Amino acid sequence: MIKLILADLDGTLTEDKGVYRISIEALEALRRAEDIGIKIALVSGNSYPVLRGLHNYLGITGGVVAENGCVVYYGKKIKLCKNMDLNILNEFREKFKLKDSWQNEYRECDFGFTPANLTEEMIRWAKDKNVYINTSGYAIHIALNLAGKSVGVRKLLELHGLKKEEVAAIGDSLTDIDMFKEAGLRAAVGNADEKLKKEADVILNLKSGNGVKEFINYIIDGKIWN
Ligand SMILES: O=C(O)COP(=O)(O)O
Ligand SMILES: [Mg+2]
Repeated sequence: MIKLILADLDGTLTEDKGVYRISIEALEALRRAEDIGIKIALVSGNSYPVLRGLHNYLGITGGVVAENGCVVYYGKKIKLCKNMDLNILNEFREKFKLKDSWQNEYRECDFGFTPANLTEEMIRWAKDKNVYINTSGYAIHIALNLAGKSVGVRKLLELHGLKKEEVAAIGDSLTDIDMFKEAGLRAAVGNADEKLKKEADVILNLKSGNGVKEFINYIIDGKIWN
């Protein structure tokens, strides 16, 4: 039985990929799950203050995995990665002529940059420096290894005392492949990256927030209806 749903934020709980408006349909579905005792956790590349605020205001109770796995909150806040090295950060920004995410001011370990297109040269640079690098489709993220959504999710499940089989996950992008490793039931929204769809147990018919509603209905009712 599913007791916890791990939900990505950008491109998943939003109305579409590339937008920031939270989907009303997704919000209603999150409430439906919470009302019958299935907890929702936010698992995202966004910063801790943004996710912690949303967690409270959305009315969900499963906790938060922020900064692509580096920061976890469930009753208490735990930092799991090393603090970012400023030299690495400056080198990356300048070498690839990138713009800081407005949330970098509030980040400790994982930092975001735009534009969000990851290049082969960036991947080589990161490998050379043992740096985690990935793209959410909204931003490129770097952190000092070991990072990635699975790092934070493992800690969150430990805090909940839950087994993988009791956990479902839903996402839209490459950063969610790592989250999928820790969940028993994995769903990709209809407009997810093809590489994520390949790792999913369920590929939803609907995009982003509507796909979240479709998945939660599937978990609760055991069938797909839109
Ligand atoms: O912070 C971002 O770039 C987006 O992150 P998310 O898709 O993991 O929510
Ligand atoms: Mg996303």
